[in-house]
Amino acid sequence: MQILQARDYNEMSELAAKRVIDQIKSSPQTTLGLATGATPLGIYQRLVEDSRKNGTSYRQVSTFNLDEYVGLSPEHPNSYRYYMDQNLFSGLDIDKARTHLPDGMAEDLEQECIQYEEKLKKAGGIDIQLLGLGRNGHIGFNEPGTPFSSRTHVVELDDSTRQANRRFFDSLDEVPTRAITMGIASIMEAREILLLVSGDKKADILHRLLEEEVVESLPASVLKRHPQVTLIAEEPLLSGHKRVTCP
Ligand SMILES: N[C@@H]1[C@@H](O)[C@H](O)[C@@H](COP(=O)(O)O)O[C@@H]1O
Repeated sequence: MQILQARDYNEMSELAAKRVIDQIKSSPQTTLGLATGATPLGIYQRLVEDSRKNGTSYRQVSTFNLDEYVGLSPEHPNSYRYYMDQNLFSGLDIDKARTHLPDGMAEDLEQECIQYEEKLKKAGGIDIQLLGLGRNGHIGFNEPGTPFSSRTHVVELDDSTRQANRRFFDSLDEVPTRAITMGIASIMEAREILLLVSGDKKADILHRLLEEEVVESLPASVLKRHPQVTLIAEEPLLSGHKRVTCP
């Protein structure tokens, strides 16, 4: 795991956005794996700005998001499809048909998971995957204890995750109890992964990630087994840690 220290949120966003933009310029047919939550907003803002200013084109880019809430329609302001449309896709020349999120409204959720994996495979896999870090160590919505062998599946969200995401909703009752998420094995197949960590609330979990063994009770720890992961974190969160280099 390569570790990049960023001075602050802006620099973290800048470094990650630059990596994505460089990739798209050198390979216009890139497939991106995308995340939601507060962390990647600065990156998306920069991608949109760069596209407007410098004309970077996303016409041939495909995207796959990590996850979606079960029961929220694309028009629901808290659905991840809505988030992606608002914060990224509407600002780019991307072909909407090439943007993929699991369908949380699907009648047959199990079938939806299988189809999502098939689409991912057909697209040739993910070139760069953006990842945030849940406060309990989840990646996507793979909660602690999720098998590392998991593929796209339906999850029951942990209470702590619902509490953490409550800030985006009017009340806790409105936070869905289930989601569809790409599995850990699906995420690990990405050719390159950028893990972004920002904010005081992530200090404890980042400390655990850097110090603990690779265990299923800490889903993000699996990333230490991936050959091409870059952790970009704000400097204060990294101070006092030995640099981690893992196979
Ligand atoms: N499913 C998402 C994750 O993909 C995200 O990484 C995490 C952290 O979110 P934030 O960036 O808001 O801290 O929250 C959600 O639970």
